[in-house]
Amino acid sequence: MRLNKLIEQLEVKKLEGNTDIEINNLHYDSRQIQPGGLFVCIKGFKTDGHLYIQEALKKGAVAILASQDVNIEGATVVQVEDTRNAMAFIANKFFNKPSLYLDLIGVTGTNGKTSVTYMIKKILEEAGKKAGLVGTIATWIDKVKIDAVRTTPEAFDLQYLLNRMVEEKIDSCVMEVSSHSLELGRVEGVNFKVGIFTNLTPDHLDFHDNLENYKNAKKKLFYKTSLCNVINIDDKVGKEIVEDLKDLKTCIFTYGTTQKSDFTASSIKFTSKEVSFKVVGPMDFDIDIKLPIPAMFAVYNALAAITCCYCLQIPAEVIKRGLNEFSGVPGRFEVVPEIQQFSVIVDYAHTPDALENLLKSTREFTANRIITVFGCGGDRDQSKRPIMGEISGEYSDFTILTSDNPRSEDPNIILSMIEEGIKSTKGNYIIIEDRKEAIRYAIKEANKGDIVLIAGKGHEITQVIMDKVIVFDDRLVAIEVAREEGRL
Ligand SMILES: CC(=O)N[C@H]1[C@@H](OP(=O)(O)OP(=O)(O)OC[C@H]2O[C@@H](n3ccc(=O)[nH]c3=O)[C@H](O)[C@@H]2O)O[C@H](CO)[C@@H](O)[C@@H]1O[C@H](C)C(=O)N[C@@H](C)C(=O)N[C@H](CCC(=O)O)C(=O)O
Ligand SMILES: Nc1ncnc2c1ncn2[C@@H]1O[C@H](COP(=O)(O)OP(=O)(O)OP(=O)(O)O)[C@@H](O)[C@H]1O
Ligand SMILES: N[C@H](CCC[C@H](N)C(=O)O)C(=O)O
Ligand SMILES: [Mg+2]
Repeated sequence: MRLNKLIEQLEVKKLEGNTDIEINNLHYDSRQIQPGGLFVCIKGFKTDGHLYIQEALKKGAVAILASQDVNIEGATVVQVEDTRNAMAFIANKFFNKPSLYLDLIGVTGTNGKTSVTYMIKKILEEAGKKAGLVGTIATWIDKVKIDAVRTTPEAFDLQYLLNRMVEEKIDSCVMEVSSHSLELGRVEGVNFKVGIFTNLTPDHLDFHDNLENYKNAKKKLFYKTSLCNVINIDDKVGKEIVEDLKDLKTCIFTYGTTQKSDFTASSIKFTSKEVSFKVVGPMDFDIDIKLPIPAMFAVYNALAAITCCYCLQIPAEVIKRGLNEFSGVPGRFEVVPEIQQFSVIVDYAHTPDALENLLKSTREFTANRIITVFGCGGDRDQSKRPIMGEISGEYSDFTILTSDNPRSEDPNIILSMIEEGIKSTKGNYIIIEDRKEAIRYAIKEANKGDIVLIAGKGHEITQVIMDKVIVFDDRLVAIEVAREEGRL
């Protein structure tokens, strides 16, 4: 597409050079430049894209999008106020606004986004639709899996994926919309049909500073929807959001476990293998659901999926069939079936709220002890560390504190911050920094009737330690050490 076409209607501060040129790609990273591309300079948290302009030009970039006055002889430069937003605008145009050709559902909230997207995709497929999914574990274009780098991709990568979906004749797509993406303009210009709010509890306060900013970032999604917003009103912040959105024309459907909500779950029953419940809603909507995830959060996630699919006019019996055949999400309450002498569950709980819910739900069907293995990621919100320590001390019978993804931080410092919290409880614990050895300790310790909960990394198959990325899968490590210890 021609550059002058791409920047039409974009608020431009200054233009230099010839803009009647062909742009064959967009790049926000100079290391990825291909000849003929437009290089977008982003002022980041670590470095500044403006520093790489010469490198970009050398590699064949034909134009620069910048937020600073850059004076380069002969180069085509488009100067704007905010390059992230401008990139989103241009990317949307470059790919011919793909979100307009999809029934796009956005899911936001602290916990449950991945789980809800997988449930919705299953129901959409049951309804005979060709569905796409964008999220933490992967992007799916129908049955084709593309590895994910981030939960919500950068604007250019996102528009590229949505466009591929349109080309592949996908009719509906469900995507996770992280608070980072809303704050950093990754979904600017994207048209969502339905927006879903799961819940909001403390996380990412390193990035958002406080809960109010975090909430306001999430709320941006609900102004980008054209059909309806689906909100959990058992959640305190969900209730506030419903109030805040009252003046909006888009309709709101609420869900929860009290009769105040449009879709309500009741008769909730747990066994050690599943949860069953009834969901009633408008127009005599009434279905019975059974899910192989015996946790209260699975009920909430199903409610979100059901309410959304109702808005998309999927018949109740199709929703019911889709969910009743749902087999779970990788790394979310995933039982390791190879280990039979006791139970091992791998779960992605990496926030205080998720860990507390996980432990409380597990307690409901634990005959004997809960032995929890967990840690906290490095280069992420530090304030959650002592809180998670306290929660594990309170609700587990024994905790093994270990490393998650320490990234650039010293694992022992992260561990001592978690220990601060657990020390304030009566909970028994031990610190074993090496995650494999921590899992081994738990497996050696467990007896019949015990549950070993390995939390924090879920589906992840690597561990990031400094600049090394090592292969590490909690599920496979559990099987490996159980075999070595004769506990299979
Ligand atoms: C906090 C955050 O979101 N940071 C994102 C941000 O990084 P940054 O601002 O620090 O970028 P930077 O490293 O300073 O670089 C600035 C610019 O210079 C460019 N550059 C840099 C070096 C070079 O040689 N050449 C070059 O052009 C970079 O590509 C970038 O465009 O912009 C980068 C490029 O666009 C992103 O890769 C990066 O995501 C990092 C990897 C990240 O970890 N993000 C996480 C926190 C995140 O987004 N998480 C949410 C999910 C959270 C959840 O699910 O709960 C997500 O949606 O994944
Ligand atoms: N509705 C929910 N409420 C509270 N906790 C939940 C809920 N759903 C899932 N969880 C817990 O949170 C963990 C992460 O779930 P999931 O991956 O679905 O969330 P997410 O919002 O996609 O997370 P991320 O922000 O990392 O992408 C689960 O393993 C479970 O322990
Ligand atoms: N989306 C979350 C995932 C955290 C997973 C946990 N294993 C960690 O590494 O902290 C984040 O990037 O903060
Ligand atoms: Mg996710």
